Amino acid sequence: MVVFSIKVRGSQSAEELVSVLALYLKGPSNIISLNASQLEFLTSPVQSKKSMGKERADSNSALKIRASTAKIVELDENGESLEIDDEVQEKASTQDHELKLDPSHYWIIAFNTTWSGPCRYFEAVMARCSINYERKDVHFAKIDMDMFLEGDSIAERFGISLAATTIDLPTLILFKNGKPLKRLPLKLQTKVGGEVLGKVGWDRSEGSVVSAFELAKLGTGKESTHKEDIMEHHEASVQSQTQEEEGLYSKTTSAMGTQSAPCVSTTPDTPVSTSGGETAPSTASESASETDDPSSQAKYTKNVQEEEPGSAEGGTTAVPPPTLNGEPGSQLVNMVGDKSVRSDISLRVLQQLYLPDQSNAYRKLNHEDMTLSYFHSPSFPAVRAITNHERKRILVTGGAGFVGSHLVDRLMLMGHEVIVLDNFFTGNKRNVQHWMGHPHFELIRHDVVDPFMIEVDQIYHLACPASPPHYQYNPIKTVKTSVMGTINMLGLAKRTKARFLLTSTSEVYGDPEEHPQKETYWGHVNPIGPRACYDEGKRVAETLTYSYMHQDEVDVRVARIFNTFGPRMNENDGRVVSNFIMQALRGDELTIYGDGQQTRSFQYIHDLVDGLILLMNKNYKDPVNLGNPEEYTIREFAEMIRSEINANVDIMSLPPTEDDPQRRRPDIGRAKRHLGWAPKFSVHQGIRETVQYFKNNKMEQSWYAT
Ligand SMILES: O=C(O)[C@H]1O[C@H](OP(=O)(O)OP(=O)(O)OC[C@H]2O[C@@H](n3ccc(=O)[nH]c3=O)[C@H](O)[C@@H]2O)[C@H](O)[C@@H](O)[C@@H]1O
Repeated sequence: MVVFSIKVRGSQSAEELVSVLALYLKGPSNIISLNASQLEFLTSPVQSKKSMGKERADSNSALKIRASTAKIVELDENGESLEIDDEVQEKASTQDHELKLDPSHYWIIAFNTTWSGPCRYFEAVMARCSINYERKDVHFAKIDMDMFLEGDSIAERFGISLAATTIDLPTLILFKNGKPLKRLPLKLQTKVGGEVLGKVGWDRSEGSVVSAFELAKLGTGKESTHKEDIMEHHEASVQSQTQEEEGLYSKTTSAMGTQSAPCVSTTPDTPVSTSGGETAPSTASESASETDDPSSQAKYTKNVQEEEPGSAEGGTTAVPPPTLNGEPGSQLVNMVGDKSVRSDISLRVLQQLYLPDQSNAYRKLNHEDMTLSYFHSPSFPAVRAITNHERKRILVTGGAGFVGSHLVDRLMLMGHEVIVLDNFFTGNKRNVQHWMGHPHFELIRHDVVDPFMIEVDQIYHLACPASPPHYQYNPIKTVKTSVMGTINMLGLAKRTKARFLLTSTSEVYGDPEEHPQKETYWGHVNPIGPRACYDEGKRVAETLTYSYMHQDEVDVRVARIFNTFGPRMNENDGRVVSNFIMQALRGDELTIYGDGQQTRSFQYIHDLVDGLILLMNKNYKDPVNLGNPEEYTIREFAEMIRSEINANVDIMSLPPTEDDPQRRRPDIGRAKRHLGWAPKFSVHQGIRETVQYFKNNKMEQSWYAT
């Protein structure tokens, strides 16, 4: 039996790939396409034989899948799909079910996900099954569309035969010791309704790569009848390497068994995306954050696109026109769609969506013709090269939000692998757009209220709306996010032995009677007021965190974050900094709630990120305040913003908000003592950068707000 676990993006490519593999295997196969969300539902008899008793042990060949959207495809000996009873398919997609791991079948499990968690989990399950039940006939093939590093596999740890392959459609990139060795064109060819529906091939000379063909042999001991195909393709791929150097390769894909017309296009080659890049100028630098390791205080160079990307027409000059049937000189198709339904659009514009161009990650709204253009860079900001041993796999919940995205930037630049979970309620993909596609980065839409499984070393748990209008918008959801989200993440930390950092808030002190606020202060919170969903939610989150520490020995950290501001705040966030800046930029009156005598202390985002990373990496477990003690009344703050922007606007008073804390200023003695941390940015410097950010984004953001 050969088990393929395939990690891909998009169910279509999963199905295409497994179909092609099935053809090679030329035997009865079962194909299951799973979505990432099904991870936690994927269970199997992983207990030891002893603990399970005979009855359960007999079910060793069953894989239980509670799959809400699992799709099952069965193929006959010729690789033709068998009709699956509607009822069975319906049942598979709506109910838990058990799949018999019939050893005479190949099992191809396609994980439709950008996240390696399900694959790893599945491999572990399978490995345990095969060890517990002495199933020597289980072999693993792992195909990871993003990146797969040799040896980085649970299956391998269990000593199971493993074929390590990395495929990055439409090219195959071979990795050795984490470094891309070379890229080869991967051809998927389809004949409509024909006998040979697919071809897949890759260079096997690297040793680490075992073809599906060889796997078929491993699984069945039989010679494949497709050796010639493979050899032929091998030669073809060597030939096309030369073409690749010239910057071209061709790709044809089609779903197996469907009568779809072949689609042929020519795309430019792109360099393997690793650190740095030849095309993007290196113009800015960012200093590393402090960690326990003084050597980490290096400077990172960040590639920033200087050139303003042009309009849709001007920004993609690197994209060559398509050729029909791959033959240069054929008539070019340059428009698609139909004017009558206004679906007509230039192919060139569409190509920007799926073909990488030469400009850096960037987005531009053209107000003249109201088009929105996204640009993508072939190069990423350079990240520090660290060893596999040093590199941590870090989960950041809420990583697409204001604070989260800055934390992600820093962790990425530090050279770590970062996985972002976000439900995008207040977070935004644009905040992390510049990392999308980077081999160290994964972005997953997931609500922490639902359980989530992954293997990580550290968890920064930020997910929760933080602005009062946002968290009061749906208070029940806010409480659920704080409570259930934190339970889920603590459960994950417990299982994986990851270190867990909770981002709590100064709001746990409520409307404080002690000033400035020390961590030892218990707070003054109205448990039934409009802010309670957030304040009490975070207080329970802290309680949970320390309960898991005491009861289950989870390694925890708690940061109590005071008012923070900076670029990537949403202009409609509702918090005072973004409100005042946007009001002043628009020439509107600044709105003060109440008499403006209430105080706040504002810290700049980079200081907070420094503090969070320090806290995570130091050995201090009690709550720590992170904030800038520079305290302003809200009226003083309004005046400061007005003069920074040089805006000739009035300040107006609005009714006070209920339970608004009257004084807030952190005592940061603990952070100084235990983390060696103190804010470095003056509020003025931070405000200047933030104003610049809002100015740059003003036109576009205002349009979005409508
Ligand atoms: O900025 C933050 O990081 C914090 O923001 C909020 O706490 P809050 O201090 O109420 O934040 P704002 O909504 O920015 O309000 C600050 C003060 O400005 C006042 N304000 C706000 C907005 C406005 O337009 N005018 C105005 O006078 C508020 O009434 C309040 O007194 C969140 O509750 C915290 O979790 C979060 O850490």
